[in-house]
Order: sequence, then C-alpha cells, then structure tokens
Amino acid sequence: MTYPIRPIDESEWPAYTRVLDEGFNSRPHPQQAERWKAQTEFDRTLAAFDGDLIAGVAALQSFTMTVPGGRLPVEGVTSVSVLPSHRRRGVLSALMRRQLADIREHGESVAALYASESGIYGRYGYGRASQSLFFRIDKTRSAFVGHAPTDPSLRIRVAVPADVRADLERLFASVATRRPGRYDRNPPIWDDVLADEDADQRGDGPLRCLLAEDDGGLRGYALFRVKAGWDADGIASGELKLTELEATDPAAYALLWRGILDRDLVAKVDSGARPVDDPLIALLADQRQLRASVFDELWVRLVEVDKALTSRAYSAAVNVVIEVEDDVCPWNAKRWRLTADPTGAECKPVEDEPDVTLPVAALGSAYLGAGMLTESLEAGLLREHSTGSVRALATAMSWSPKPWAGLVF
Ligand SMILES: CC(=O)SCCNC(=O)CCNC(=O)[C@H](O)C(C)(C)COP(=O)(O)OP(=O)(O)OC[C@H]1O[C@@H](n2cnc3c(N)ncnc32)[C@H](O)[C@@H]1OP(=O)(O)O
Repeated sequence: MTYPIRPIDESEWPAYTRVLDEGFNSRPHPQQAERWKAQTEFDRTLAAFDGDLIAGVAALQSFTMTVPGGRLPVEGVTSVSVLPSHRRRGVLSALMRRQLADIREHGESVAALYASESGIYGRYGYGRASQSLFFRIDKTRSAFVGHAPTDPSLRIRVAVPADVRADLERLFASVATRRPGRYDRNPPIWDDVLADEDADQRGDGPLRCLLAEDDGGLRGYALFRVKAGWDADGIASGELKLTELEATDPAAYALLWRGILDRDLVAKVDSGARPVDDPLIALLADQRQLRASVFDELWVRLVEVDKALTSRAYSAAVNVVIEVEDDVCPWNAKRWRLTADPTGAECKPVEDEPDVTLPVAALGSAYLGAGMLTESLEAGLLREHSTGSVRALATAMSWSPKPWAGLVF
C-alpha cells in the first residue's frame, strides 16, 4: 500500500500530534505542547495519509551545528511516529526517503537525529556519531585532585533561572562553538530548557541555577533540580539531578561542579547527559566512584557526501578513494577521492580503484570526529582494499573534543 505524503498545515496540528501521542505513549503538558508547536516549522513537517487519517509523521528542525573546524546548517530530524494500527507497513521508510530527498532539494548536506531506539535509523544511512555519558556519584566520594584549578576572583551566585536567561543564552552561545555536535538554540528551545511547569508533579523539585562570576561577568552556569529526602535514620538523602553545566574556562568549570557536588542535604548526584570526555573525570581524585553508562547520542547522515566532506576540517592529511554504498540516496553511491589536510579538503567523483568500500552510515558516524571508523574496521564492517587507508581516514576525521549535542531535539 502507498500512503500519500505531504507537509501539514496548522489546522492539522491536532491530528498530527495524536500520532505522536500514540507512538510515544505520552501526552505533553499543555504548556509543553505549546512550546513544541512554536518550534515546529510547518512547511518542514511530513504526514503520510491513509485516506483522511494521518498514519505517520516526521519533521525537520533547522540548526546551525558545530562540526570539526566550523559551523554548518544541519537538518534535525524529529517527531517521527507511526500509528500503532499502521506499523510495519513501510510508512517510516516512505517518510525517511521523502525527507532525505527534501533535504537535498533544500540544499543541505547533513541530517542528524536522536533515535528513540538505536536499531531504527542505520538502514536509512544514519551512523552513530556521538555518545553521552550518564553517571551517578556519592557526594562523599567526589573529592577533586589536589591540583584542581582555582581562581580567587570567581564567586558563586544563586539565581532564579528565568531571571538570568539572557546571560545563560549569551554564555551558551560562546561555548557551543567549541565542541562538534553542539547546536544553536532559538528562543523556543530556551523556553523548553528553562520550563518548570511540571516540577511538582515529577517530584524532582524546581529548576535551580548557580552562576560562576567575576567582576568581568558570567563565566559559567549550572542548571539542576534537587529531590529532597531523609532516610529512615534521619540522614539527609537528597538527590540532585544536573540538567546542564557550561563554563568558559577550567576554574569556573571546577567551581560549578563543586557547587553541585557539595550541595547540602544531598547524598547523590545524577549527572544527566554529559560528554564522554567530560573534564570532570580528570578532576576526580577517585574516578572509579563515578558509576557510569554510555549511550548513543546523535545519529548523522551525509545527504550529499562531497558537500558534507568538504564542509568540515581535518586533523591530518589524507588522500583516499572511498567507494560509498548508498541505496537510499543513490546520488552518493560513487567512488570519491577525498584529499584533505588541516588547511582544506576536496572531494571529487573518480573512476580510480577504491582504497576502501563503506556504507554511507560509516561516514556519518565519523563525520563529527568521534573516531568510529576504526571501530567499524575492527568489527569487520568496512572493506579495506589498501592497507592503512581506513586508519589514515579515521585519523584525519577524528577530532578533539569529542562530539556531543547535549540536548535532545
Ligand atoms: C528522530 C525520532 O523522532 S526517533 C522516534 C521514532 N519513533 C518512535 O520510536 C515512536 C514509536 N515507534 C513508531 O512510531 C514506529 O514503530 C517506527 C516509527 C519506529 C517505525 O515505523 P514503521 O512504519 O513501523 O516502520 P517501517 O514499517 O517503515 O519499517 C521499516 C524497517 O524498520 C524496521 N523497524 C521498524 N521499527 C523498528 C524498531 N523500533 N527497531 C528496529 N527496527 C525497526 C522494520 O522492521 C523494517 O525493517 P526492514 O526494512 O528490514 O523490513
């Protein structure tokens, strides 16, 4: 069966959100739904119709994202859902193919998404491009190394998040350029970050804010919630959940983490999503106390391989012929010679013998610099024809710091 696909207009919003409510088994708070509507670019939505019924949906959100060496317009894929009555009939596949064609027509070369389940998007050419670290730590075991940075000019200020929003926005914009994967936040995204309407219902406490400042102004902030509690012996057992912590420099970073880890009446700190190379790891005197797990974060798809590969910087020189396999975007399925070094890159279609044959998803997973190509080679998922070519490509595409978006879209 085929299901005609087109963007929705605003009058179809209730039917569109119904598919999302059913797919995600969730009903957002009315204020959250309003913010979400404000973030929706209606001409970039897609709905698959079964007669008058919307059976599946998907949408794009335009971002400027940090990539190795620069910033790039990236299409954020979001709000993907299919009605339970229509699942496993190819609705998602039809939506994904149409969406990728639309992205190309729109002139963009890279798409990215957060996956609800990690088994879904590889078949459409998306590769796991970044990871998040989640950890819990006992406050009493969180001492820092003796030589952790300090700066006597810094001080901590307690603030109401909404009162300092403009300062938070400015600071975030200044640090978002430093790490691949971070993306610009528009006002509706900030509305979401600072939203607090269902705090009491969740029992996690209101959103709180610490600022690290000196006479020159703001150097960092932490957003968090504290669920207060006492154990049966009357010992304080509060749990602090960090939402985000950003700083311009190591001393402000360390001071804010101490503000979090030393919070009175708190027993445990739950980090929320953090980068896998979070500098906190190096600051802890006893790193094993950080009980951590790692999950896939962004999935990246190169929609136009040559344009995408020449829109980022490279850590080392490389000259390889890459044979790309891509059934979903067949215009990419060619042999490409990538010639790159730290000063620039060129990517041209060629007839030469390939050094490596790989699925387009492998390039997506390497795109932000996470170094996943070596992992794929060692897993036997790439075909290397010239010994050393994959390692050379992996080295050139790797980047520090590691990619991380830090906020689900
Ligand atoms: C970016 C985001 O928004 S992520 C959010 C994704 N949405 C959700 O998780 C909401 C709940 N789930 C759903 O709405 C649906 O089950 C979807 C969107 C995941 C799948 O939609 P469907 O229309 O059933 O998928 P479709 O029939 O096109 O399946 C295509 C292929 O994906 C596979 N597939 C579908 N869902 C999954 C899954 N959850 N995990 C692994 N594989 C899957 C199918 O088996 C099929 O495989 P094949 O090509 O080898 O035959």
